[in-house]
Amino acid sequence: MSQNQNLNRIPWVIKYRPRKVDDVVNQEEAKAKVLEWFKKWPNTQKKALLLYGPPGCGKTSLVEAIANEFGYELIEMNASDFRRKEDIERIALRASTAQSLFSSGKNKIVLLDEVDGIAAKEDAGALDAIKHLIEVARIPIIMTANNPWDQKLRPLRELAEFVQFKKLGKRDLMKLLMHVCSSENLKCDEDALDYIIERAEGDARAAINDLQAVGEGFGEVTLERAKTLLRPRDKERDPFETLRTIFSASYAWQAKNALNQSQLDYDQLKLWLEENIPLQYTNQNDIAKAYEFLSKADVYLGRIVRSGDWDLLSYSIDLMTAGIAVAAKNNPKDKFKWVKYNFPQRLLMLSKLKEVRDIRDDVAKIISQNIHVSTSIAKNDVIPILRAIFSSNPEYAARIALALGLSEKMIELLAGTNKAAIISYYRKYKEAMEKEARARLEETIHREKNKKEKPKHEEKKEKRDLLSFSKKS
Ligand SMILES: Nc1ncnc2c1ncn2[C@@H]1O[C@H](COP(=O)(O)OP(=O)(O)OP(=O)(O)O)[C@@H](O)[C@H]1O
Repeated sequence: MSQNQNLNRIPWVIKYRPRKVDDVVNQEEAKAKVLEWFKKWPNTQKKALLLYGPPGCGKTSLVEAIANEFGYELIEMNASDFRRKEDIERIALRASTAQSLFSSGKNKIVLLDEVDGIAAKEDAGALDAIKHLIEVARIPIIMTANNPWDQKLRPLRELAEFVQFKKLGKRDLMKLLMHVCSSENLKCDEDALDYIIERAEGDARAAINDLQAVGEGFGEVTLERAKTLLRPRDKERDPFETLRTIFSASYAWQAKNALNQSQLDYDQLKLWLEENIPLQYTNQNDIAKAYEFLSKADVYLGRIVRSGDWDLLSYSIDLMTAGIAVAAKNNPKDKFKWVKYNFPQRLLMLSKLKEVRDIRDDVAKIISQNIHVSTSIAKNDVIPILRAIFSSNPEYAARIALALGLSEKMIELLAGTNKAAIISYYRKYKEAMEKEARARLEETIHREKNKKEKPKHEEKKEKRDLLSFSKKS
């Protein structure tokens, strides 16, 4: 498959998502509850539904299938879209005006995906707005979440019926994968599918994505290729994988998801992108566009710091993820190019600078104790003098270093280009000093030993003298 085709590919999780309720595999109990609730709506006990269960088990798929099969229009929003209270209020307003909602002639459903993705601090107000939306809406509101026990979701319990979705079993996943294999005309080894299913841990999205990664364009799925192409699945993606996912994303949500699943936070991601954009993209205009998005993202981050307005975070993240993914307009092939990413130089420099600062502070402390000045005088006045001495007279510098008890790292800080010469003197003198100290120690031990033995000696001599004296007398 050429890379251009690759760019236009449809993710199989979208291509094969259930169109009808029956296509949703093995969630019979949940399906029955949800359909029952729909039948009764608006005369249901609770006005909203919250579908919960592990990732990729069919929560969103079921709502989409219902909408598709029964002719509802779906107003779908993800946690990152309804972070802002105003977004929810906007829907609430529309939801409370029946006319505008039913004007298209189609009934509507509002689907708020991943409500547990609302962060308690950053998205304060969003949950109140959701509650308000449920209260005023004249259309079904359905939410999804992974963790129903999340404290944040507590207030929703009074308003929404909670419906459990089960983790999909191996047999369910096998059925789904076999269906994709036959629709794609893929020859699939069963042990390769077993391997993919094992890794997926009940997550159909993960399994289908892996199958696509291993099989698309190859015509077959073998265990060997699966093992080569699929890296062990970490709970969190490392920075390299995060970058790869963002650059190669064909959809905004894929790029945004990459940050949710990453070990990086948005500040670190900014530095990683800054370093690696010119490695991934080669076209000058694409690079310029990507940096433009990144600098706008940075402007928003700056505003958040100044104003404390966390609503801006979602804009910044969109620019850093989806923005970067769409920047490769002129040379879209670059998106899929394998690149060896660099660790951000700025991060390296910052950590080196911190190390240098720590060493300088230690030197200042030693000087201040030895010559009785404050550490700030040591830093600002004495260290520059030492630097001058160290750069002009290596031998003398080594003696000072030994007298002050500086370590080799401290010498490196003061030495400049004379580092090697000073350290060589330093080691030579240090060895001589240690030898001398050892000799002195041995001498002292010897002396002490003699001191202890002398009295016995003398005692015997005294005895002998006394005996000979008594004999004589
Ligand atoms: N029970 C299922 N039957 C058929 N396909 C499924 C099922 N569960 C998941 N899938 C497949 O996995 C993809 C992702 O599923 P879906 O979006 O419904 O997961 P989810 O439970 O809402 O997960 P999340 O909590 O991560 O949003 C779907 O597009 C579909 O292809």
